[in-house]
Amino acid sequence: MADQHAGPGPAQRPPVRVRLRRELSAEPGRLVCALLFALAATAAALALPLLVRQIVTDFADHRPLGTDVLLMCAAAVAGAGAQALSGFLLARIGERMTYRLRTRIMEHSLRLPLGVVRAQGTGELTARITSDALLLRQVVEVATQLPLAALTVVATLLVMVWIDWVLTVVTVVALAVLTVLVLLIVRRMKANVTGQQDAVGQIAQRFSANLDALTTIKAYRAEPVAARALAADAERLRAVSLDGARLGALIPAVLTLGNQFAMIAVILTGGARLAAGAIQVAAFAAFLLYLLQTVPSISTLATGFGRLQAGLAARDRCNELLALAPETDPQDAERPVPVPRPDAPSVVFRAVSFTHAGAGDAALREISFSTARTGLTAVVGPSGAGKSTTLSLIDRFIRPSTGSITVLGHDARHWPLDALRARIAYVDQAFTLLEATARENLQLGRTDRADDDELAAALDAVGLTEDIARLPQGLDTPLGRESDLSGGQRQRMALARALLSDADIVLLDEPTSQLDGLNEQRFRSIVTDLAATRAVIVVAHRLSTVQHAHHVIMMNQGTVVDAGDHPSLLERCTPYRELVASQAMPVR
Ligand SMILES: Nc1ncnc2c1ncn2[C@@H]1O[C@H](COP(=O)(O)OP(=O)(O)OP(=O)(O)O)[C@@H](O)[C@H]1O
Repeated sequence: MADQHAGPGPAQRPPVRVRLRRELSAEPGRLVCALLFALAATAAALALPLLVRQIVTDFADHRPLGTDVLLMCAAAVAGAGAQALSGFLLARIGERMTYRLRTRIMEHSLRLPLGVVRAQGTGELTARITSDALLLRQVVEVATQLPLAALTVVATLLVMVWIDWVLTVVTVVALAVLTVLVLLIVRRMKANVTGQQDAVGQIAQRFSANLDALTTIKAYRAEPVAARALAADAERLRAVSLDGARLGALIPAVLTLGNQFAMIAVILTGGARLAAGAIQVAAFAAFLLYLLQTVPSISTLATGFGRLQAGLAARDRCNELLALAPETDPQDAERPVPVPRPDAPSVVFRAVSFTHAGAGDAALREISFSTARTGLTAVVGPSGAGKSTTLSLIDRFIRPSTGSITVLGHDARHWPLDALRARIAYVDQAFTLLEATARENLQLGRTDRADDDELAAALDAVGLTEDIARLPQGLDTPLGRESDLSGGQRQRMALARALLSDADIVLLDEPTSQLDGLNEQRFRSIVTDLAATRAVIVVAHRLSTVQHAHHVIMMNQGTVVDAGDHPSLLERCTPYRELVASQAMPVR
């Protein structure tokens, strides 16, 4: 199972060259243009010292300077323009690449099985689309900078050899020492970047988990405890980032120092050669300008590989996430959508067992039951009996370890996931609302748009008409941030959503836990209406809400103890009788 979700290991990863080509192949036209502009900027930069040499020579020979100055200005302006255009195009390619990756990751994350998302953690997943996506953006920039920097260094050295080979040898020795030093620092920085990204993921994970649990944190005055744990994560991030910053700060210092040593060596050697008449002043000036120009390119070369590796490491983390198998089967697209069998039960469980990932004991052990095509089925039993797990299996949030489940006459595995869920409305214990308007929240289960009359009828049925009318923009009020609903109102919104859906089966997990007496009565009448034409399966702790159920499934410790209607279970099932008695309900 774990292997199925793992991304390719380092040994299986294609070489950097292949991976780069893959990253950069999306917009070849723009990339070539950006490279051509960058090439033009490099050519202009290479031409400038030669023009300087010409001007110095013309000064010495008292020749007019007009054309040279004009050429120099033109080269400077053209070089700057080409550099800007290249930068703009690269930024555009980088942003589009980041956009594509982000949207892929977000869509893929939404399609992962619930258990996998929980195991990954929301903060970790968020880090993929924030910090990792940003690191990846620099790949485009660096991947184009590197060949140009290499070209600049080689071309500059060739021109330097042409001007004076002795000075070039001195320069190469000085720059080689400088490059080795910078490479040593960059190697250590590579490991540091991975450490920083891990620390960012960890802090994002804990912070988002704490925000989700903010009510509990406040209620138990746990802010200091939570803040301490976050501060410890922040401290870990600070420490690892500081190491990186220290190493990073060394690079410009080493570069400056190396540059200065190279300069001193070249000036001393050049001075001696000037005195000996082996080189002209103009050529020496041009040589010094080339030397100054080489250092930034050497720096780009030395640091660029590290940045490239960091970007590709971020890409690896994103790839690992993208390699996690989505919950839909690959065959779903080819599978014909089954037509519900009219006379089949809505749901049949045959010897179904299930163990939650990481749990020692099975949550369900060989449970078998069936529910009628229409009517109300109540699933009852003590806490931890396996009721919610049973509902999750019907909607295929999880899959049975053994046994089979049939939905509307077809094996659940034969339903394409989308088609299966279109047949089922699910109201969970959290009565979750999306960050969207009240109208959008109500429409969630619909294949077509519900008109205002349908929405009004559903709101009226759950007693929410006035509550929604009171919202600042009525049905079009965005919910979830400033405007939110109470627990009971959310619960009723979730019921209205189920009412509006086209589903044949309605699963309700603890739908009355936050309803007052009046709304509980309303709930009963809604469920009666729903159950007239659909199968309604309700998990309920409060037996009063389900005692009119046509069918009751009594569960305990992962097994179905008994099933039947309320009176017959009262008659023959002691655990059910005890459950009823514990809720002070009449046993007859
Ligand atoms: N995500 C999970 N990971 C591990 N074990 C789980 C998970 N969810 C549930 N369980 C375990 O599976 C068993 C059945 O849980 P389930 O939530 O289905 O029971 P329930 O009857 O709905 O309980 P309750 O009435 O308290 O909601 C319990 O022992 C529970 O601890």
